[in-house]
Amino acid sequence: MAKITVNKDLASERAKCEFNVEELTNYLDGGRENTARRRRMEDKVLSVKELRDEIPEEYLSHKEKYENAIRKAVLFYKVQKSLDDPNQSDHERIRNSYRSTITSAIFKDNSPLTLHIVMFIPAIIGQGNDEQREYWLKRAKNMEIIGTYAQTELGHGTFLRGLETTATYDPATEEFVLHSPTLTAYKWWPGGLAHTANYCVVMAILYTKSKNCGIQPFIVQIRDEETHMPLPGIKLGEIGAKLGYNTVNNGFLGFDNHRIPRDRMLMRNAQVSKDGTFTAGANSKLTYGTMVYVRVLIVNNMANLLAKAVTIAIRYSAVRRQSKLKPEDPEPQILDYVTQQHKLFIGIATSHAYSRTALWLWDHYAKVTSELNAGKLDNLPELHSLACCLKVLSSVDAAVFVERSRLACGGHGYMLSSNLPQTYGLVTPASTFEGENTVLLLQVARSLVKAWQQMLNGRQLAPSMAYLADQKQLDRWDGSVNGIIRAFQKVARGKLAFSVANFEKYQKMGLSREDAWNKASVQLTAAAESHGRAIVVQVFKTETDRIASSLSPPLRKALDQLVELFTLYWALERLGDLLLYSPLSEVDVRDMQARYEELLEKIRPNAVGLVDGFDIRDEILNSALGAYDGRVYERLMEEALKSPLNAEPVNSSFHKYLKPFMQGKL
Ligand SMILES: CCCCCCCC/C=C\CCCCCCCCCCC/C=C/C(=O)SCCNC(=O)CCNC(=O)[C@H](O)C(C)(C)COP(=O)(O)OP(=O)(O)OC[C@H]1O[C@@H](n2cnc3c(N)ncnc32)[C@H](O)[C@@H]1OP(=O)(O)O
Ligand SMILES: Cc1cc2nc3c(=O)[nH]c(=O)nc-3n(C[C@H](O)[C@H](O)[C@H](O)COP(=O)(O)OP(=O)(O)OC[C@H]3O[C@@H](n4cnc5c(N)ncnc54)[C@H](O)[C@@H]3O)c2cc1C
Repeated sequence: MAKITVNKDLASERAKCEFNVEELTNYLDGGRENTARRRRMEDKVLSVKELRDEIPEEYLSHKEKYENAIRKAVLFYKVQKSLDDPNQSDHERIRNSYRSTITSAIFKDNSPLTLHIVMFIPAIIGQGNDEQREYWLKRAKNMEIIGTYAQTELGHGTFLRGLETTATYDPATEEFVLHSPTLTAYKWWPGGLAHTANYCVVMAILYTKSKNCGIQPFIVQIRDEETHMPLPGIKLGEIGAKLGYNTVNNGFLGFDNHRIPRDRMLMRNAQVSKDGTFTAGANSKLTYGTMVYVRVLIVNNMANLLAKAVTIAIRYSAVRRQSKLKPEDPEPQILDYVTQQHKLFIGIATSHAYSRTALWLWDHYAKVTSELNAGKLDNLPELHSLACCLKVLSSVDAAVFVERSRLACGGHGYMLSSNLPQTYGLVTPASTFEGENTVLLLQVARSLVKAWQQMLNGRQLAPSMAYLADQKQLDRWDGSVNGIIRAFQKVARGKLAFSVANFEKYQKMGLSREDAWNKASVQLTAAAESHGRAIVVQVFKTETDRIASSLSPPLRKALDQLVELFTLYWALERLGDLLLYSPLSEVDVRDMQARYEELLEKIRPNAVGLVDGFDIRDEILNSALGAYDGRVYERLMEEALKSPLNAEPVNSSFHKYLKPFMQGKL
């Protein structure tokens, strides 16, 4: 194997690291065997030369990008399938792959098969009855059919009860008639819908016996299995170029009285019998289950994407030298600027916080799902609220800290060859998809207001909201991490109390419940956000304490520093709230600021070790700035030379336009 020459600054950073990087990687992977298994899988995928791009994706046309993505998606699927352990349950398979970022080595802008894996198959699992699962899952898992999840319409994404696509049952033929009555009823957005999928799960308003029976899922064939031509009565296309996700093939779909057999309604929850009788499910919101599942996955995805961005930015900051700290000294590494540490170390801590939270949430999701399967629905509302608030916080924080990582790389962060703009393109839509963030915070607020009323009635609250019933004053600020967590809970409680009081006040003033809710909604969403912050900080601390207790002292210390940094960062960001709702004094604030700066200093020697610990290979980072060897300038030049404009010394436009223009002939 060729010896790699590592940039000397990066090499000396690695020599400074106080803990064993491999131990950190094993900790993140959940054990040495998991690290080994992940690496074996990466080795195998990366050994397939055809999965690599010869021409950087960014220089392809829109159409070429899609065709290239499909070529790689098919090959990637086959390689992954060959590595699959058939003895793993779906739950284990997902849990064991939570650290897998290998998809990024193949697609800078995501795969056109994403929705098949992430939503189509889960929708069949969650919404199909046993017979339907038996038939459709086999076909979907073997990739005999490719599907997507078609819910959003041109006119409605958030408000599902406002969807316009209808599925009207015709008992004479035992068929549903799918129809898009208006332009705004067209399905719009589903990934893979344009040219990839031949089936999809369509969410439509069911009408039977002339009654609206709410939104129900239908499995609908949209293209011929042989020719791939759209079926009669189906209008399909692609929605066009976007900020990111350009290889995901998002599409539109319209129905012109398209008929499907009765057994294509996914009938795990609600059913329509042959004569058109509708039987409702135990809870109509079980139909929204696929979204809850993906919201849970998104938390983990955000942690992984942020780990990528901050790895790039930290390594670059160790290599990059700029300006002067002291006139007599050489230019320092930009990582020595405390402002740079402030921009980036929080990204490392945040990735850890959400990967811990994601695992905790996934286990909670699995527990509640098995209860739901046994007909016990009690914990569904709390799961919905948790999935909403953690999806919101993880997507907002990831977008902010990925963008901050990009800005921290100066001009070079703007280059596509840094892979930071594309990473931002992958995180920012998560604030919109699977439930627009404000809307989801309002769902959380709704559950909090309900909990508040339950508390006033002396009823027990769901565990994640139990702190609301803690009436004790926080009479002393002790500044410890646990003390700050309690203060965050007090903030959430105080903001909720304030928004409930306003909501009630507006109603007493004569506003309808809905108008009062709308008027109080800025405060309500703020309370929901604070509730989420309290949960993340607490889960990060307790899960780290629980899992890291067996680690070596130096690594344990480094992880504790991340937990403390995360806690202090948010305490300082939310000073106004803490001053309002906790006994924080000016002296305490100054103390926290000083501790925060000390922490930056303590983390500084470990910064490169911490991102090396994420163990994200160069092929996955796909970045001229973030590669392990730190050959930043050489790689930037190598990538620049791949620009098609550099293939010839004079471009033909010179002769055609510039020269005649400059000579006054045009
Ligand atoms: C660590 C482990 C993880 C491992 C992961 C590794 C695995 C590797 C595998 C794969 C890689 C993973 C990659 C991750 C993902 C990245 C790619 C993602 C691609 C995503 C593409 C995007 C797809 C989409 O966007 S699909 C469309 C999504 N659309 C939405 O989300 C619409 C949002 N709107 C709504 O949900 C609803 O309209 C609403 C909730 C806002 C309002 O609904 P409505 O009916 O009006 O209800 P409302 O009156 O407000 O409330 C009534 C009561 O119902 C309760 N409720 C609402 N929703 C739910 C629910 N879902 N569940 C339970 N209960 C619900 C609500 O609280 C009310 O209750 P109350 O008691 O009456 O107050
Ligand atoms: C990259 C990407 C991939 C996607 N993939 C899919 C897919 O595969 N399948 C699919 O079905 N969909 C998909 N979507 C669609 C996505 O789910 C919707 O965009 C999302 O649910 C938001 O709906 P909307 O676009 O209609 O926004 P809107 O609901 O119109 O939101 C616009 C604004 O109105 C505000 N607003 C709306 N309702 C309220 C309210 N009740 N209270 C306060 N404010 C409100 C919002 O906060 C926001 O500021 C995808 C979207 C993106 C960006």
